[in-house]
Amino acid sequence: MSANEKKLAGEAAIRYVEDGAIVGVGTGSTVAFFIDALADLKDRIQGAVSSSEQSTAHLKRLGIPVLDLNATGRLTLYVDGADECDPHKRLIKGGGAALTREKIIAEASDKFVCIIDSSKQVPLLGKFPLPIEVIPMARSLIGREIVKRGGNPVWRDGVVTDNGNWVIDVHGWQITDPVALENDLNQLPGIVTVGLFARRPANVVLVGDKEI
Ligand SMILES: O=C(CO)[C@H](O)[C@H](O)COP(=O)(O)O
Repeated sequence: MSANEKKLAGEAAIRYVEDGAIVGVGTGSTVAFFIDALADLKDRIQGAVSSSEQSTAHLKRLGIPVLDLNATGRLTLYVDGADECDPHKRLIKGGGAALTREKIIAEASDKFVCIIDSSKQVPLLGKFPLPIEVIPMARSLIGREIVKRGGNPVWRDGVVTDNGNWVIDVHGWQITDPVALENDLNQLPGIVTVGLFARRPANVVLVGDKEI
């Protein structure tokens, strides 16, 4: 992991921000560099839609208006980090437990610019444990479904998401068909969000300041 590459990536994403835009903003240490850089443009944008209480606090602290996605309609740009990224720009996200709002904003955006350091690039997704946000009463049910599928579910004990839910991290999956796994898990009652971004991958990936 390289903090310098994260900073370069966060700052490089600024070139995708157009005058007058409402910018979708993800969560995490890489995005924090993007928010810092976005503050310099705050008089040229309408504001941001935030994916977490953490990013909302950061945006507001720097004087960037935080807008409600219900009022903005579709966004032209979403900028967020990732925990893993494969060669098809499919991602694992949710290390910061913000996956649900992140996935909503990604879906509502025309362009998803993903900002990472080179340690996040992998040939196959799954070395990073796959985060799944679950309704608390379904934790054991979902755990058993994961075991049936060959995964090792670990409850992220003590973590409550911004939506009041819990997170299970799935270890031991080598994800050869991310779209199929995402679709399969999306069918299970009690799962709120799977941290696989395969149906809706990133459009652009910046590794440091280099677009791949
Ligand atoms: O998905 C996320 C939060 O839910 C983050 O984008 C992901 O965890 C990467 O974080 P960082 O930029 O701190 O490495």
